[in-house]
Amino acid sequence: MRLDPFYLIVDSADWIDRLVPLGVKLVQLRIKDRPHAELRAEIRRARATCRRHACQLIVNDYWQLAIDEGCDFVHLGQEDLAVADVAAIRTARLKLGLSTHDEAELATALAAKPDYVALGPIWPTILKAMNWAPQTPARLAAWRKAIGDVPLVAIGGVTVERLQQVFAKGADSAAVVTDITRNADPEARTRQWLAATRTYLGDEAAADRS
Ligand SMILES: Cc1ncc(COP(=O)(O)OP(=O)(O)O)c(N)n1
Ligand SMILES: Cc1nc(C(=O)O)sc1CCOP(=O)(O)O
Ligand SMILES: [Mg+2]
Repeated sequence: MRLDPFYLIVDSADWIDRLVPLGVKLVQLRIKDRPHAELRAEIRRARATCRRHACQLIVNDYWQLAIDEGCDFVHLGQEDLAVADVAAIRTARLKLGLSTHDEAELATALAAKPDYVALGPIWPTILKAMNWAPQTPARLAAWRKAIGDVPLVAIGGVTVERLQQVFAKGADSAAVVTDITRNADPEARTRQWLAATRTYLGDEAAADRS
């Protein structure tokens, strides 16, 4: 499986309605602390928009809702993974992305046979408090070596200006939140991301984006 090199992460279906039509092909819906019924409605709306625009939707944390709503990809952190029913996720034929922050977490993640591994935070992030110091891009090269051909996602403090550094170290995809959502012009910034990641598209993804 190949991931699009531009991996957008947003916290609402409104953001998905706003940015996915610009040409985004890989998006994560990462919602925290909302009632179950609202979460379900957001996932349903996000899925409909993503289907219309041939964009792959990844649901963060809420794997059961993702199964129930017929989504095809979930992202779990290590604490999520510890309490998730991975067999149920696989039986429902969902793909699975996993967070990692150190070697022990990487071993746990690889044992679950993920469809991608994310490493972060590569640089400091303003989105949330993290227990890990910035990994630096050099650590991506170590992950690349350790995980063979499992797709590698770089996350944490990634900006358009830093993209070259993460792809040079072996990342397949760069995940982003605040460089887009807290930009004064999120649509313009999304277009910059699309243009800057075009160089890193494989043939298949290039066809998907066109
Ligand atoms: C692509 C990607 N990488 C890492 C994370 C973080 O997941 P997690 O550690 O479970 O933290 P929360 O995002 O749930 O706060 C992610 N969501 N996406
Ligand atoms: C949600 C998340 N997880 C991380 C990890 O390292 O696991 S870093 C991160 C935040 C990414 O946001 P931004 O692009 O604004 O830095
Ligand atoms: Mg999580």
